[in-house]
Amino acid sequence: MTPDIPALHGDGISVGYSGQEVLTELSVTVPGGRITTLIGPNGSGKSTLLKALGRVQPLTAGTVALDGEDIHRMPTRAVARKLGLLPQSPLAPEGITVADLVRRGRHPHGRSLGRGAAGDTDAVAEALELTGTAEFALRPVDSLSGGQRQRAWIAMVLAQSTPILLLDEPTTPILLLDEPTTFLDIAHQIEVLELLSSLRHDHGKTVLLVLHDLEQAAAYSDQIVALKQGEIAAVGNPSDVVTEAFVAEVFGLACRVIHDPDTGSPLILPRGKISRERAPQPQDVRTKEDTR
Ligand SMILES: Nc1ncnc2c1ncn2[C@@H]1O[C@H](COP(=O)(O)OP(=O)(O)OP(=O)(O)O)[C@@H](O)[C@H]1O
Repeated sequence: MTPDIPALHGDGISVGYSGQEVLTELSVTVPGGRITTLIGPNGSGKSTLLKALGRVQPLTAGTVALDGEDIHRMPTRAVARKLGLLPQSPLAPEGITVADLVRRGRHPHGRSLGRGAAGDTDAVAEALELTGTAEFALRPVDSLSGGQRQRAWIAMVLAQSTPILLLDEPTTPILLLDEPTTFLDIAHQIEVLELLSSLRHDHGKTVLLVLHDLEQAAAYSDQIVALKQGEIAAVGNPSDVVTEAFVAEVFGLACRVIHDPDTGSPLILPRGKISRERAPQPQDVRTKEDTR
């Protein structure tokens, strides 16, 4: 684990679709061995940034460095060995079992003629173990509940970014996850976030994810990167970023921010949408005295 070295660094990156720019000259650092979460309103460019950093979306300007190396100059398989990206709605081939799905994650490590690479069996077993999916290994992915399925997908990207220990590859495995808690109930959302937290704390993984829930983002992240209309609105540790003024400015929502008595993490009490025509007023945010 190399927490002081940026695992991923985007420098002056611009991205567009059909000539329409969505991200403009944006710079961002994802530190190694930490959890970084992208937040921001719908359409602010979170998925686009995640894909750009994962080399799935081409840049129109700028560079992305992976462990200091320009990602666009690296062979595709070398990138895939260090970095696993889970898109918003991944599709599994019909009938595929969890074990086979996870094994597919090892493709970038394979040798020629479809033969597996050294350490594949271990990497698959480890990914199943770490995600608690070993008990479903032989079941078809499409027979699992949403939470179980999400863990199976995380196992796949984990297996993908698990280095071949025999080759002693210097690597910081990075997981990029686009809204991994979508469609899950609250208990399964927390289960996925706890899993990511354990991968970071106990196994030194670097995680970059997109979340919509600001409280969960604050509770589980080391660093928050907030986007607004394709630009970075704020970067920093959760307590510094998630404030009443920030939520009003970036989401147009009046709120009170209090802090979890156990953890100190910010909790948001919404007070209503702020009309675009006017700036936030003091009466948008009611104090404790007002509500008595
Ligand atoms: N494939 C595409 N082709 C054209 N425009 C796109 C494409 N993907 C995204 N966009 C546009 O780029 C902008 C940013 O989209 P993006 O999906 O990155 O935002 P987001 O912050 O992840 O949104 P959400 O929270 O709704 O998932 C939006 O205006 C969107 O319409």
